Amino acid sequence: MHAYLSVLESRNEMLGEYVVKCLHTYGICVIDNFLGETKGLSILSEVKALHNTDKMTSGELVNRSHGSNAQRIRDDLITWVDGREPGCSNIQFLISSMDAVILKCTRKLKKCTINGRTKAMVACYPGPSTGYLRHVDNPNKDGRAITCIYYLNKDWDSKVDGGTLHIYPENESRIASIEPTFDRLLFFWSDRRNPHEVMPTAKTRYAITVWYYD
Ligand SMILES: O=C(O)CNC(=O)c1n[nH]c2ccccc2c1=O
Ligand SMILES: [Fe+2]
Repeated sequence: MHAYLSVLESRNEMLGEYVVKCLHTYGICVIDNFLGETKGLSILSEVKALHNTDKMTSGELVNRSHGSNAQRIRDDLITWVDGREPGCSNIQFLISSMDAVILKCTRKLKKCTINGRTKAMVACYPGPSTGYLRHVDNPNKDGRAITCIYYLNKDWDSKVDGGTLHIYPENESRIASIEPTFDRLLFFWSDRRNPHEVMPTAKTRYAITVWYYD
């Protein structure tokens, strides 16, 4: 067991270094194959159970119609879990794994000392879905510093299925297009540096988000 823990420790150390470098350079960081197929599938089955037992409610039905360019109505479904709920032990493992990586980053991130986080927000964009309009997660300094999203979508092809996350880093001409593929972990600054939007989806799209406070 000791050998396993020290391997895990050094992996988190390495991942933490990578996250710090990416956030400082791009404000965005993607880690693929974060937990592996087996653990990823067990998390997915817990999320599907939450969805199929109607534990998820609509994010908010907003139709900000501005005259002619009526805005898309948001149709995401969400539920908040801290991981101790029955049937969420694998989601709890995910949250602890996210925490373990963030813990390795926090002393190395400039001007950002992580001191807490939200519960995990399990989100489902039902297929088809209109996605989520361009927005900033934390436009007005509510304390959220880093957005951390774990994607659960097997065999996802955005050319067919849509659902790409587009991030428009401020002062950048380039757009980051991130496919919500299975076992992918994404970090990005939650503030105005990273306006982003979820493109319309053709099939059901699952993600779990945690916001870290500084
Ligand atoms: O799923 C993604 O790739 C990105 N997702 C988002 O940016 C996002 N941001 N803020 C939210 C607030 C409430 C409910 C859902 C969300 C949400 O999916
Ligand atoms: Fe967002």
